[in-house]
Amino acid sequence: MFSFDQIIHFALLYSPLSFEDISDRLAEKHPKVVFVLGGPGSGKGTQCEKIVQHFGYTHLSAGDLLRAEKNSGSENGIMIQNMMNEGKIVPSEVTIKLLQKAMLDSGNEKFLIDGFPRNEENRAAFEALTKIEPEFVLYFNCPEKEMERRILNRNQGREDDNIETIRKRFKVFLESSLPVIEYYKGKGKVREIDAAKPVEEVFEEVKDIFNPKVPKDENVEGRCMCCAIL
Ligand SMILES: Nc1ncnc2c1ncn2[C@@H]1O[C@H](COP(=O)(O)OP(=O)(O)O)[C@@H](O)[C@H]1O
Ligand SMILES: Nc1ccn([C@@H]2O[C@H](COP(=O)(O)OP(=O)(O)O)[C@@H](O)[C@H]2O)c(=O)n1
Ligand SMILES: [Mg+2]
Repeated sequence: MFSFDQIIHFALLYSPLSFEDISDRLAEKHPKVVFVLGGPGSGKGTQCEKIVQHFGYTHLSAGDLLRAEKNSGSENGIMIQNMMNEGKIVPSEVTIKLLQKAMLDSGNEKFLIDGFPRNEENRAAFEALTKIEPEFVLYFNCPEKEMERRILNRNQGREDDNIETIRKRFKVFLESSLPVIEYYKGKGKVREIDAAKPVEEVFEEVKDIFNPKVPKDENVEGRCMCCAIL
């Protein structure tokens, strides 16, 4: 029949559950969250796909969830489309509800949340509503010229991948998203990566973050028994 997660999904879709109800159900899963941040075109989605394959996370792209919501003909569809075409940030409660539903739906408890939080409102609202604190924040740092080049070659048919909207998105990233990264830097949570390198080289750095190497002198193997015991 239906799994527990499917039942929760139907309940969320067809009954007006409050944020508190959804948050309580989510809290029971004790989710482990990594925020994946970086400018538009820095390679967040590309690297998330690889992390999913290697480390068993579920990838939730805030942008993809908003695009799906827009295409579903929801009452928020026109508003989302207008905001995206202007490179503006959609009100937090819309995005957070989509993220929470997707988390409950997934059957997993390890999540890469890509492209969120993108401003201070996103960050504070997520913290207040879900009480979830990220394990760490992966920050893909990439020069603007390279991000622009990548987006103009992306070919995913996205309406916002045009030069006028790209410039607006860069401005929003500098003014609204970078302060969020600074906030998490202050908490010692940011793992910054040079994202200008080729995909595989970037992923080598990413792997070391998810799978830290044991430093040689802490590796007991290879030492004589008396040193190992000491
Ligand atoms: N390290 C890289 N070097 C060159 N091109 C890349 C790299 N990472 C991603 N790309 C390409 O750049 C474009 C944007 O990548 P994407 O993962 O969609 O970025 P984001 O999600 O941060 O906007 C895609 O066409 C992707 O194939
Ligand atoms: N937290 C978020 C994430 C995306 N968005 C909207 O979705 C658009 C595309 O986001 P995206 O993450 O798919 O874009 P990329 O950084 O992947 O190019 C943004 O420019 C915003 O308009 C939002 O409003 N709030
Ligand atoms: Mg993306």
